[in-house]
Amino acid sequence: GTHHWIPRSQRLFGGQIIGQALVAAAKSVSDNLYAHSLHCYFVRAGDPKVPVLYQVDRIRDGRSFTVRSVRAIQHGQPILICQASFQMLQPSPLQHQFTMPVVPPPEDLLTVEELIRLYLSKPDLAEKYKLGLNKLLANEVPIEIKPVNPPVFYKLTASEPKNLFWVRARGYIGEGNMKLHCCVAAYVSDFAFLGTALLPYPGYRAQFAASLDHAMWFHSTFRSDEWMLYECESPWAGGSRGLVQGRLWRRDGVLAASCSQEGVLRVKPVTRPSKL
Ligand SMILES: CCC(=O)SCCNC(=O)CCNC(=O)[C@H](O)C(C)(C)COP(=O)(O)OP(=O)(O)OC[C@H]1O[C@@H](n2cnc3c(N)ncnc32)[C@H](O)[C@@H]1OP(=O)(O)O
Repeated sequence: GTHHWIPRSQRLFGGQIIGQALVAAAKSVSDNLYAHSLHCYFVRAGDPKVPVLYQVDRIRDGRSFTVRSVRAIQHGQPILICQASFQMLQPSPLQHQFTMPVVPPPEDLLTVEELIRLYLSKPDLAEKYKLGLNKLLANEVPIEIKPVNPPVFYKLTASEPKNLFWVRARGYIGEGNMKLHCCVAAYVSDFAFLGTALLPYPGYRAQFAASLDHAMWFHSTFRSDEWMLYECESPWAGGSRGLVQGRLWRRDGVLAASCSQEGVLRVKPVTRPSKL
């Protein structure tokens, strides 16, 4: 696996490793099997300077379900362990799902880049903030995001640990390759996810934040290059860790996937300059 976007932390983006691990697992199963779940642990930081080797173990091939175990390896050591399970398409009379939250459509909202440019156009914006925002703009990620409640940059306001944003992969993937859409959704699902746990604490800055594990369940067909609503919430934080849960909705209201993640969050108080 080669690298796309490298976060400022200079460790590999977790979503990229999960997505590529799922590509590797999916290549080892027949075409009539579709990923329905994956469970991963990030055991070491990924090194952006070298590629990742994905080693797949064929754990079991059953009549309906097939399980693969993938180790992502760098410098001879695992950085991620991932179990992925695949299933043949099977109909069922049991069918229910939660209802998608009612939010404005993506066409009525601005992308993160548009919001930053709008902010940068404010004449009274301090130079240090301009620098930070320009760095964010230069750091182009392969996915587009439209927050439902745009963040007020540099304003310390606590909010409940819930976040909603429209998200899609940049570029065209096209219909038909459901395996690839699942791998791209795995990439997308780790983006801006753990940050949900920090929303109630604007007085603290994350000194070290990294995902420890990530689980995902795929429910229906979807296209990761079309807008999906990512509904994220954090039911718990404590012990220098935060738990986040998410639902990826197709824009027609069908629940496409569910995700869970725990991350390590080591924070320190934000220091504000004295007014004296
Ligand atoms: C968007 C989110 C993402 O994509 S994050 C990317 C995907 N996730 C990852 O890369 C995580 C990979 N896993 C890991 O790096 C390790 O398993 C982690 C989570 C760090 C495990 O932590 P730990 O067992 O503490 O590792 P370590 O001993 O190698 O230490 C790493 C750095 O953390 C520090 N640390 C450790 N304990 C404490 C502590 N109690 N208080 C403060 N700091 C602590 C260590 O000193 C070390 O720091 P440094 O790297 O030497 O600067």
